[in-house]
Amino acid sequence: MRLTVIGTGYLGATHAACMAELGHEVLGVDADPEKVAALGAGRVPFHEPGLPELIARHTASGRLRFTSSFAEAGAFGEVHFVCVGTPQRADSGAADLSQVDAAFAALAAHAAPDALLVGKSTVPVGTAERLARTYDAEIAWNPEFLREGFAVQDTLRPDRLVFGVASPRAEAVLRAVYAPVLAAGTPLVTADFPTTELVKTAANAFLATKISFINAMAEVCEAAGGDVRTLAEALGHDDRIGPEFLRAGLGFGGGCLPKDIRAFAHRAGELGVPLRLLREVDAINMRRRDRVVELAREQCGGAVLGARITVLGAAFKPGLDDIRDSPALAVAARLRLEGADVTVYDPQAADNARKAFPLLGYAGTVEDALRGADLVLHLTEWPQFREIDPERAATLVARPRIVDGRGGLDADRWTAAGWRFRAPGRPVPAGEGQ
Ligand SMILES: NC(=O)C1=CN([C@@H]2O[C@H](COP(=O)(O)OP(=O)(O)OC[C@H]3O[C@@H](n4cnc5c(N)ncnc54)[C@H](O)[C@@H]3O)[C@@H](O)[C@H]2O)C=CC1
Ligand SMILES: O=C(O)[C@H]1O[C@H](OP(=O)(O)OP(=O)(O)OC[C@H]2O[C@@H](n3ccc(=O)[nH]c3=O)[C@H](O)[C@@H]2O)[C@H](O)[C@@H](O)[C@@H]1O
Repeated sequence: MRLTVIGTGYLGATHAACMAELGHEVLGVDADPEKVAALGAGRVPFHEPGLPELIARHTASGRLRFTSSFAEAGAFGEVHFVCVGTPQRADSGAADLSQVDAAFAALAAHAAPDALLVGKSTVPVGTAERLARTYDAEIAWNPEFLREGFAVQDTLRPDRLVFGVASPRAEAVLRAVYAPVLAAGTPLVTADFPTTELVKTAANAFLATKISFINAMAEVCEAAGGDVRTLAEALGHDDRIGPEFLRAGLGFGGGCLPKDIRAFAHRAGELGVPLRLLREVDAINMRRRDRVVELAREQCGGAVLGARITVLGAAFKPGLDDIRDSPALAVAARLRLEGADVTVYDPQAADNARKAFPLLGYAGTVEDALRGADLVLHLTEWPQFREIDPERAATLVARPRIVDGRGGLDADRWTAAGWRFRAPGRPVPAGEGQ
């Protein structure tokens, strides 16, 4: 089939490449000409495992092309997937739908009369019905559940597909697009527009709630002297709870969970449902950043003014160069504001971090970052940080003091090597004293 993908950011670039991999002819459309040029030359402007190979293969074969022209997209596509951004509005927690509205308006003006316009962006419930009322075109919604870092595999082998459709024809078209994925046994849920939009926002709200639940338990552990890591391990053995998304620490960031729970709470409020639960999920999450800043102050004897602090990690999670709403950088920037001399090391995200936070220092290697530090903060759990030898690291720093903001380090090893080790939600290691 001939598909277009409108908006070729993280979601759209992945979707376009994966649709080409499924055998479709794909035209990616983006308002940003630099992005169009880069992708057209087979270059992916962000780090995502497996994606550069797919883009290169399909741009080389001619099955995947990119353009800025909606006229070209309209003439080409039988099905148009809208993957533009839905960021948080500056004046409230609500989703900014201007990119979605602009994309649908442009498609309505250029698409063939029998083309199917499919929204993939995460939108507040009610958006699809509003667009369907506005335009004389058939609309469907097909939300996306991919995780950054696993985007290609999550698109080609998703846990489920959800089709929000208003006619048997729309469902048949989407079944044809995803035929190889469905043939592999992927569960399909077909629903009306409101349910479909809610599946997406509810999924992200549930994931955020699970993380904030375990972080709330971390707060109780801190007050009561318990260990949240052991607590999470024991909880996770219960099949009804499961071990995933129970990693306590610095909390969630990224381009989706924080903005999506705020947009959902805002939209629910408009519908007369307070959904205070999500406000609390957000508040618990933001308190985790405060807690790590507090632990940094404690480690420095009460204030960080003048302290040389090394921050390990800048990406919002390991495996990426994405720094959108990065908890690690939020903490680094706070400490810089409080007068610390902050040096960040991240294996992938340093360039993006440098552009967004030019006042922080950046090191090219872990060793350079550690050299002369008064305090080390572990804020994004890249696997290589677990490989750091605490004894060797102790010889590099000025003072062996560390805060494990992600709970991934072995407290006993670091303590045995002479480090003063602190972690949110965990007691002071035995044998260390204060
Ligand atoms: N990043 C992710 O892992 C996932 C994102 N989502 C949702 O997908 C949507 C897109 O997210 P991202 O890809 O992360 O955003 P992004 O900001 O990386 O990409 C959006 C792209 O759309 C382009 N664009 C904006 N307006 C346009 C227009 N009128 N015409 C053509 N192109 C236009 C921008 O230039 C940009 O390249 C959001 O609603 C997000 O919540 C859903 C699941 C996963
Ligand atoms: O709508 C979206 O865009 C996507 O948002 C999340 O995916 P993503 O933002 O890529 O990242 P996650 O793996 O969910 O991690 C989000 C944040 O939670 C944090 N996290 C995750 C798990 C955990 O146990 N504890 C924890 O603090 C991570 O460090 C990270 O900062 C969802 O997992 C995807 O299903 C969804 O499609």
